[in-house]
Amino acid sequence: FFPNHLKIAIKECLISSIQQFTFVQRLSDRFITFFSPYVEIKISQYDGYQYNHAFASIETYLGEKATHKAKHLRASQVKESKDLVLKRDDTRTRDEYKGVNVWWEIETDSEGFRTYKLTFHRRSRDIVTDSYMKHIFEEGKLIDAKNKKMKLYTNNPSSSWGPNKTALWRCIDFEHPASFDTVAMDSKKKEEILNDLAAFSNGKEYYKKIGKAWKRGYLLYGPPGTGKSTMIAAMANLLNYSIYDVELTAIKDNSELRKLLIGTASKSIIVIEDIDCSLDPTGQRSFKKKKKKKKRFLMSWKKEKDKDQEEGKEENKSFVTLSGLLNFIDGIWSACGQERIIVFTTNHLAKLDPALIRRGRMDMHIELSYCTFEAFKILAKNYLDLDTHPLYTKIESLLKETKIAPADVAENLMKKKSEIDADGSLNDLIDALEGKNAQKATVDESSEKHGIKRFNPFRNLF
Ligand SMILES: Nc1ncnc2c1ncn2[C@@H]1O[C@H](COP(=O)(O)OP(=O)(O)OP(=O)(O)O)[C@@H](O)[C@H]1O
Ligand SMILES: [Mg+2]
Repeated sequence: FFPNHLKIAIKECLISSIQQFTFVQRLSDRFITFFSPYVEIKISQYDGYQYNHAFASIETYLGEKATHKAKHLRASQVKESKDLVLKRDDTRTRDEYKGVNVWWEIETDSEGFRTYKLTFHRRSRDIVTDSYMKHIFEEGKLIDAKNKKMKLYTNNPSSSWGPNKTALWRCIDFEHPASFDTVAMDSKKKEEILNDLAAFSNGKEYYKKIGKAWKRGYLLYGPPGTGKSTMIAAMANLLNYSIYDVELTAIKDNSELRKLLIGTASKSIIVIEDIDCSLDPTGQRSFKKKKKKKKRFLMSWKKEKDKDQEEGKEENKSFVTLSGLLNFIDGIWSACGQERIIVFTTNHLAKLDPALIRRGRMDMHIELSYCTFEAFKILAKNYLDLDTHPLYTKIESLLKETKIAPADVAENLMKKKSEIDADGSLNDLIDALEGKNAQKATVDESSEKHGIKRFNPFRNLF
């Protein structure tokens, strides 16, 4: 209907008016901002992959503030034994600090990222940026420490991380009853560990002074059922730290491992269980030095890996290598955040690459071993509330001759009826030690030989 040149002219005219409009709008925005007496600061939930701890402190602080005035509240119970915690649930909050008014607003973008926007008058810029922000972070931390819910995290497979990387970890509340009082082990060793943990958790200034990252590594080793996982739970309860249980088989490569570990919060214990079974053996540094037999094993492992890749099954295997892990421990680990503990566990210390266990990498090596008489007495106190018993002498001499894991002792001491029957339980234990309960002993021996894992208290919670 219109001639072509007219159509083009109309189109150009439209484009130029849109451009002019946007230009005018931009100009007017700048104009308003320039003359507006208000200043805005934005604090996002994530800074790249890393969680922004400032965001968490603000959220806690605002959540807790002036709940008696708020119209929208959220209630939660931090621990069963504690009272309900009420939090504000408004998207806009006004706050007052040393006579200065500020306004907080929460925004959520299309990807689900949240950002806090703080608005205040520019004449209060100094007081807000210097002391108000500091006040919020400190208050937030204090409230967090008071109400802290311990969490147990486990990593999601990278296929379900999502575009905004907020789903690296999934978590549940951590409520494990283990404590150092109930861990059965040599009392001297226990005290040494307790002192080490106390020195670590109170060591902020000390670590700063000596120029070392505020981190500590523990290697727990020993046969199945000797209390390695229980000790990790006891450590978490003692320090009020959350646990990140790293499932290496769900991690495809070293770079995924890095992203995951950088995404952990401070005041946490990062756990890698059964480190000897979890690493990609083709990436071990000492590969060249290994004997023929080991080479043959690696070749078959490689073949299997290639086959899995062809069949699209590679997501079931982890290609995290020892060097990847070492790089992390030595490098990024020191640079990312503070106040973290890393724990490796293994049933076979001898199978570990010396590079992994050399001093300086894992700060403390803790052996958890078969049940001694001293450990038995702790278990008997826990399970039967006994301090002594005529059968103790017999049990003491039997324990010297027999290797039995504390888990098996504990199982024999568990009450089997509604009432505790100390005599019955101790006799059951004596039977087990004398080999009358032979079936149990063989099951455990074979599970150790074939690397069969017993109940994992962390993973079984999911
Ligand atoms: N030293 C111990 N003190 C107290 N309880 C223990 C101890 N060792 C084992 N137990 C009991 O046995 C159960 C299994 O122990 P745990 O899972 O901690 O063993 P583990 O060393 O982690 O074994 P694995 O090598 O198979 O992972 C625990 O639930 C706990 O009740
Ligand atoms: Mg374990």
